[in-house]
Amino acid sequence: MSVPTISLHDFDTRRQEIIEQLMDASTNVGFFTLSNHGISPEDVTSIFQLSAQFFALPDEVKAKTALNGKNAGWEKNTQVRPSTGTADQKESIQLQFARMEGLWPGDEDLKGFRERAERFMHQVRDLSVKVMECFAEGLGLPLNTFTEGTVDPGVGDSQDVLRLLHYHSTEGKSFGPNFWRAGAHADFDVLTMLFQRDGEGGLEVCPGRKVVGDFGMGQTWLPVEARQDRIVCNIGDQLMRWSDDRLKSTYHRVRLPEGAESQGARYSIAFFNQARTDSIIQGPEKKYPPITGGQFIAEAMAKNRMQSAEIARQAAMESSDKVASEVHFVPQHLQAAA
Ligand SMILES: O=C(O)CCC(=O)C(=O)O
Ligand SMILES: [Fe+2]
Repeated sequence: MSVPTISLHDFDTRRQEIIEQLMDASTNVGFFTLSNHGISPEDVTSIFQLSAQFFALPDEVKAKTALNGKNAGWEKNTQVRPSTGTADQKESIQLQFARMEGLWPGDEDLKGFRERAERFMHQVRDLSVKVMECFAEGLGLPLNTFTEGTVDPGVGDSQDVLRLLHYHSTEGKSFGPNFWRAGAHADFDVLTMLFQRDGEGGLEVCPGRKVVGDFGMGQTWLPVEARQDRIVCNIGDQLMRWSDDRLKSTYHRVRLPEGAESQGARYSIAFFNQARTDSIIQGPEKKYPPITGGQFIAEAMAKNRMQSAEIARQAAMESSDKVASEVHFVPQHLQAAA
């Protein structure tokens, strides 16, 4: 098994073939990469430049727009994954179409940040809509099911998130056995689109999850090649439920550099298409009861908290000293985005 690449060239004339490929990849692996997707190399380079400029600012400046409890803002080394109990070795800033009062880095610190970020968010969202329409058609649902379910019609209830990520250089550093750039997790959203830079690898995916929301993982981790000209896409838990578990939301992680690999920094950019707060998520076969986008996130966070508590309990049984230094609960505000 490997992560397939799907080309979107001549999208309109090849639509049926593309739908088949998307359905095949998403029912088997849950991950695929898109080539010839229509977002220009210059635009991708430009958003990575913006990201690097932002993360190069002093922490005191970035902290002016610190994470706010609603999946917007900057954080550093604070996201603890329930699967690991350790904090991801990274910093990130999450940006949304709505609820951003006081959270856009100002022109005095990084000129034009908001305009450039929002322009890119719209570009990725437009591409996501095309792909989500293919999924609706592939599943036999009305064409606008996921787009109406995720795209704000002008009332300010979008929950989409663009997340710029900076995994620090590991040069000269050493880490304990359970440290990751991003610990294993499945995303909570409908569809994630991830941009990577050439050669900045480490992303691995683990197909094999059967039922939405479970913590079960398969045995085999597949590497995803880091190429700036392709977009890595994955199905999130919301679409897994919306498809009655047909499309798989797959566990993934980013490992630290190993052996002779470059110890340099890694930058990536993820766009999470999320169900709007009041959208109803339910599949054509009604395998699960209807749930709103808002409730879905709340339930997923509660499950994460329970798993974190279980990790803490087990660690406490193994060593009462270790627990204080190594195990942290996932702060509620950090759990919602993927
Ligand atoms: O940086 C990456 O390659 C993956 C990031 C990720 O999985 C996430 O933020 O949900
Ligand atoms: Fe993720």
